[in-house]
Amino acid sequence: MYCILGRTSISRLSLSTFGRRGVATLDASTRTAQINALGSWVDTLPLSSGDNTLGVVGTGGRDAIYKEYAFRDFSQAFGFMTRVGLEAEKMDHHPEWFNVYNRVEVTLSTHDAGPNGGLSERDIKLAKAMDEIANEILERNPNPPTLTSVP
Ligand SMILES: C[C@H](O)[C@H](O)[C@H]1CNC2=NC(N)=NC(=O)C2=N1
Repeated sequence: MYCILGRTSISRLSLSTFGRRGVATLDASTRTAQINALGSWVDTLPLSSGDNTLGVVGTGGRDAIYKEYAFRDFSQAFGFMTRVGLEAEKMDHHPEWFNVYNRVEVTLSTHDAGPNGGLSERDIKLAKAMDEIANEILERNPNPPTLTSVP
């Protein structure tokens, strides 16, 4: 890293934005812009740690983003999690999530960005992939028949 960046460049970088394994968090303005561009994710950072409005995950106050997906049923929700799981493994970046029946609650944060984690480009990339997969599932088959009604 020192070789690539050189002494002058590294001295201009804020080392506090890097975590244990060197993943940089987004600076404040990029962070806001990226979250706004996603559109449907909650920025958990402004929430106080006592905030309990985000359900069972309780992500308030973390440097993270949060979203709840609602699918038609468990089959769709689990299909979503399966597809995202494979993608996450390829990216080597994994969601924190919680599933009950048709709902999937997701928190994205980069654990390698520091002791408390932090929001990085990797989270934004995974959020986009998750939204694309969810849209595909919901658009392709918004209201399929239940098994009992199939002839
Ligand atoms: C060793 C492995 O590459 C790392 O632990 C990866 C795995 N998945 C990860 N997922 C998330 N959300 N954050 C990480 O920092 C992270 N790091």
